[in-house]
Amino acid sequence: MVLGELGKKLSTALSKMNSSQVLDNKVFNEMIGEIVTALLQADVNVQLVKKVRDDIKKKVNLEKIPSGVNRRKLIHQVVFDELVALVNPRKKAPKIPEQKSKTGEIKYKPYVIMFVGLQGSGKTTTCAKLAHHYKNKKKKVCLVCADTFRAGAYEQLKQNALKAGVPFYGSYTEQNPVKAAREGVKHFKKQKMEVIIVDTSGRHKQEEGLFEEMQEISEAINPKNVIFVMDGTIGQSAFDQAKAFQERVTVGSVILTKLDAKGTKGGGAISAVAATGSPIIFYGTGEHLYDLEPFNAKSFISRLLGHGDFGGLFNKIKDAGFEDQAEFYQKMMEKEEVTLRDMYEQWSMIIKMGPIDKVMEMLPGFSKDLLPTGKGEEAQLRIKRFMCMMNSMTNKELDHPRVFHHEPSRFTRIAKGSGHSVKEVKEMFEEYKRFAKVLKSMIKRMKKGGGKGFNMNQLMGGGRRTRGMNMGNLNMGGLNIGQMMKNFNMSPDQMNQLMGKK
Ligand SMILES: Nc1nc2c(ncn2[C@@H]2O[C@H](COP(=O)(O)OP(=O)(O)OP(=O)(O)O)[C@@H](O)[C@H]2O)c(=O)[nH]1
Repeated sequence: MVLGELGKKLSTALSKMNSSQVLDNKVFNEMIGEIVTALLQADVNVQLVKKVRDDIKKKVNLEKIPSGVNRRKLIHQVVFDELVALVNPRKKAPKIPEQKSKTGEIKYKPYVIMFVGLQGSGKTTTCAKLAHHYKNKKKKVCLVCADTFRAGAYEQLKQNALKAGVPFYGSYTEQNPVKAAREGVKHFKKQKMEVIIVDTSGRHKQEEGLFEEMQEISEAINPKNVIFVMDGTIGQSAFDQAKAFQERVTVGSVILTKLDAKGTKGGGAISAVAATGSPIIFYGTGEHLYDLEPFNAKSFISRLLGHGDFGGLFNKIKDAGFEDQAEFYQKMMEKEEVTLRDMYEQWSMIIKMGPIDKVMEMLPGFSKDLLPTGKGEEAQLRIKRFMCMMNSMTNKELDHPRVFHHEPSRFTRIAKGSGHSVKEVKEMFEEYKRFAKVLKSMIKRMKKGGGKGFNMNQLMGGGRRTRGMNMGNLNMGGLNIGQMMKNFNMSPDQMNQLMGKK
């Protein structure tokens, strides 16, 4: 779990407030105090933390909240919004243009990206991760090595390109980085490559020398986007580097690496970069090709607080080519009960989508204990073990889990049949109950509010429009659908597709 320590402290502060008998100023201020401490411990700049604290206090005056308003939910939403504002650079990153024009004709528009970063920031690794990301999005992407300084750079990038399965261009002999970059870009433009990623040398320890060299290469290849790779473990001192970068580069964005590192001060780095207004587009969460997550402030905070991230999950489902699985979610919304078979289906889809820990952080309600921190493989094994037990179940058990309450001897049969202990089978059943509880409450809210499968387009139509959304009668137990979409960072289209509505 990225920034797991910070996330745990923040969600604990909120759940303590939620479960307090009385919600008075004492409880409220205690909650704020815990949030302030957690942010400072994550190395968030003290001025930024003060602003979060003051903004929350400004927006929540317990005496003035009208009766009938759910005060806990209101406070939860205010804290969520302030944490999002803390990490949101409020500036859009450059987008890769579609190769097709509006009339549908193919117009070749090469998109050159130049990577810059101080020594050891993770630039070369991240170049390959980004190439892997765009390859999965069916883009024609390639890598150019313009790091003529470090001997091993050519070999390292070439190996990474092989792993990512993308074309590579570099030269063992060329000493001039500007020439190497220019040759590489020219070579791939001839091959009509859509995304050309150029890795430059990270020899500099200070950003001044780095930006000098960057200027020369930039004039030679005219990149559409200059990506500054920063090591997330440097915490709030990322502010100065990001500020210097922003002053030198007009069209730039940032990737923060190593947010998975133990004791990382990632919270400090993210908020520091956001404070400069430089758009963070991705963040690194490990050394593997797939350890790169698109950065979106709401999704990031939503996951940090354990709310899941349907928007990100939906994109993963789409990228993994599982659009038809959206029917799965449609079915879940319309069922009376969540069964073991539902959980089995969900798990088999997730396992196909890639490392468990990356995907399950996006699902609301999945317990973190199922995800031993940073041990995706272990969690993957654990889930496969649970699925193996379910393979020993009868249809009746899979579709009517209540049978286990009346006939507990079934646990023994399944244990024997699957080669596990009764204790392990019961542990799996406990996990199923947790999973069912969270999804059931969500399904209940959906049904109470919008009735059977409402159509998002209707929601967007007529009636009182607030921020382009009809917030009218779609109330699901105090959380209206527009708010839910906001929290899960889903677009109306995504919600529609998820609900199987055209
Ligand atoms: N845990 C973790 N390690 C990372 C991440 N990104 C990069 N690394 C590791 O950080 C180290 C440095 O990465 P490189 O890509 O070689 O860094 P660089 O900036 O290209 O280094 P130079 O080419 O010497 O400038 C390598 O061991 C990477 O595997 C990340 O997100 N998480």
